[in-house]
Amino acid sequence: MLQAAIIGGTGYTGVELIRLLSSHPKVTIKWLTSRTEAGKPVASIFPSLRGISDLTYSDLGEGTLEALTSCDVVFFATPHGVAMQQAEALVAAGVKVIDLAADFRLQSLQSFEQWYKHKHACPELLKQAVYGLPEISREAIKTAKVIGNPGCYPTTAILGLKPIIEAQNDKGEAVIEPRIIIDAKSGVSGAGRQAKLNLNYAETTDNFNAYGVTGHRHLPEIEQGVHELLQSKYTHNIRFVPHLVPMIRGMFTTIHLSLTDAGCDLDLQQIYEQAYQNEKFIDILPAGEFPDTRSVRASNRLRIAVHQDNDTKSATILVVQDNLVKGAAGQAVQCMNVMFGFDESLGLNHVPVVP
Ligand SMILES: NC(=O)C1=CN([C@@H]2O[C@H](COP(=O)(O)OP(=O)(O)OC[C@H]3O[C@@H](n4cnc5c(N)ncnc54)[C@H](OP(=O)(O)O)[C@@H]3O)[C@@H](O)[C@H]2O)C=CC1
Ligand SMILES: CC(=O)N[C@@H](CCC(=O)OP(=O)(O)O)C(=O)O
Repeated sequence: MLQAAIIGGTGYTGVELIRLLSSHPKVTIKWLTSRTEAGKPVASIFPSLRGISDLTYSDLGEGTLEALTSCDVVFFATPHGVAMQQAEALVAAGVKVIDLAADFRLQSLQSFEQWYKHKHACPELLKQAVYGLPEISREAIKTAKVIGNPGCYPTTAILGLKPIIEAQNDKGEAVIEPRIIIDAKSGVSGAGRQAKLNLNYAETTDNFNAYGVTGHRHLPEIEQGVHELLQSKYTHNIRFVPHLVPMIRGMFTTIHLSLTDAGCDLDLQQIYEQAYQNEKFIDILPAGEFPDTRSVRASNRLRIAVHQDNDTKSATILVVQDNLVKGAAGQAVQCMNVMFGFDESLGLNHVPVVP
């Protein structure tokens, strides 16, 4: 059995990792950390895990490195800036690191430091890190030592754009106009479990707001993903506006594209179906259908609908995911499966919850 550690086991993505790994046949959680709940059984904080997990939280303190180097893989479900403090020593000890935060997502050190206002603790390791989106970089993930698990919004945006951008590369001419508009909505769990005034019940319920309009830190991550797909052939101007919606889990991302004449010649429905035909976690809905967030709730699935309108020379790509699963913990487990040569869906076969 693979020995895993979860750093930050009291947060929403940490507890989601416990839920997913509890049904993984090849992994045991050896260490589960919390600074605030150390010594308490996980089931006393999360009763949903009674009878499922008998783990107790530890604050490893001074013994952190020694404890973690006895594991095969360490998940950091912590705020930005935590994983990079320990990653180098773990990698040197042969331990694989999967960071759910942003320490290893942006390849550009300058961009990381500009957006996250942190000095990077291990710029050399950042160069070796792999962006953990298996549908894009599966081969690199297989041999990666450090994974920068994608942000939730970028997962929907990059996977929603991949087929049309690759079609453009294949056609050798632009099929979309340079401006890409990404209009995304997230459930409140996307902001984590810690108390904040703007996240309390009275502020979020029966309310709906945009934020980060002039610049959200996921914009450079989306740009990085799109530019990699484009193989630097075209320049695109990306507008990204996130919103907070009054639901707990779930993300709905609408991507607006203007098609060129060459783009109108394409059958986008067929292109998307072909592009993802071998991907277990991506479902392209039949033409004319609309996805909803409930259809992916608590599952690692991402559902996409493609609406092409040649009269207005436009395409609208609708993408839904559970922000805590495909948008975070599920994706991390999927990456772990790829890294250790397991079937990619181990521990990830949950059926979406309805209602
Ligand atoms: N929520 C989401 O939908 C998504 C989140 N992410 C990213 O995943 C990471 C975790 O997110 P989420 O679970 O929502 O966050 P939470 O705020 O819910 O949880 C954070 C966890 O980190 C622990 N922690 C905080 N500071 C430290 C520290 N300095 N050292 C060690 N542990 C610490 C906390 O535990 P304690 O205080 O008990 O030690 C807690 O368990 C974040 O970087 C987030 O940006 C990525 C994609 C989606
Ligand atoms: C609703 C909400 O607040 N969402 C978070 C993004 C969650 C996520 O993916 O975050 P990281 O890049 O921080 O890992 C936000 O916009 O800050």
